[in-house]
Amino acid sequence: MAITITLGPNGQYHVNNGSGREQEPDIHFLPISGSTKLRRMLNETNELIVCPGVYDGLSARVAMQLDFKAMYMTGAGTTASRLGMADLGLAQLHDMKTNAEMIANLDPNGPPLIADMDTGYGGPLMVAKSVQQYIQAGVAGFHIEDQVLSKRCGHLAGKKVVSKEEYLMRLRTAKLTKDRLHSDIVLIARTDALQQHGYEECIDRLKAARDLGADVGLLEGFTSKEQARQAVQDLAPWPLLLNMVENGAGPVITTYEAKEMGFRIMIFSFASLAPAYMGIKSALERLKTEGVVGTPEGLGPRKLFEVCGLSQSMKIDADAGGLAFSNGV
Ligand SMILES: C[C@](O)(C(=O)O)[C@H](CC(=O)O)C(=O)O
Repeated sequence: MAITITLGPNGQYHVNNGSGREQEPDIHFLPISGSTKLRRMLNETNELIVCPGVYDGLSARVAMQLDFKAMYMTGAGTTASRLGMADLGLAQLHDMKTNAEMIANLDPNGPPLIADMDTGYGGPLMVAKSVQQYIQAGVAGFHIEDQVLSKRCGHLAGKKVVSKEEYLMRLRTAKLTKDRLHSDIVLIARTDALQQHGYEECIDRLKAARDLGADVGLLEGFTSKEQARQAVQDLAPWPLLLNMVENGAGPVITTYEAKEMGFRIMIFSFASLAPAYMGIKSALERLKTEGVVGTPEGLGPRKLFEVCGLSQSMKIDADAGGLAFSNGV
């Protein structure tokens, strides 16, 4: 007799034992962790995993509403939204971990979250602490880089990187920490050495990172499509992540081109931040000049709260016998 188990909306399983009647399963499934989901996507498919950059709860909710299969928490966006500052190494572990934890746990059955870990925020003890906190926060994967601690956005000039030995120490610490904690969090090794030392040094650093046990490589700031394609070939079959920053250091590469080049993960750091800036600015300009924001009809509080789980929250209350929303909202 064939038993079919299907995963329904809201993460509930339905069991059909062949009789045509659906039963409540007496086996209980735990939600699969984000790291396991991400790892399976990497190892069991050859898809390009497209991750829109998100930087707060609302941008993450929009990515989830549109059913993206994974998301990326941008450090630049986190720094801009939580600190109101530029991406110059000002966000610390607490800022990054708190933001990542909130986003990664919005929906336990939601898409896995890759989060920026910058330099790891210090020496081996800080890197170990950062990795442990990201694991506990439910982050699925993170990238750690070789810029000096007082780092800057990878698409600005004047970057400086630490020695290869120091970089490998960061990665070794990350790998040992995740192994010690029996975590399958995806470790992404990023190098920013292109500006200062050139392409060959990047490949050398990434090969060493791969040999240390990093799961994925990230060469930051490609200057041409040819270079991006070459890196995939030089490191194959090791999976590479492409960071697409439009109007950044390199050419615009679409998801279609990246897939054809052989990249496995693609993040769009500014996918939410840049449109948010444009949208907020034009609305506030209108307020200033016309005395009204001009929000399109239909976009009232209820609609916006719905994006943020209004119905699920009301259901939790009703399921518990609460009457707080029995007359609607
Ligand atoms: C990927 C990145 O680390 C980020 O924070 O999103 C940034 C993006 C940016 O500031 O352009 C980076 O590329 O350094």
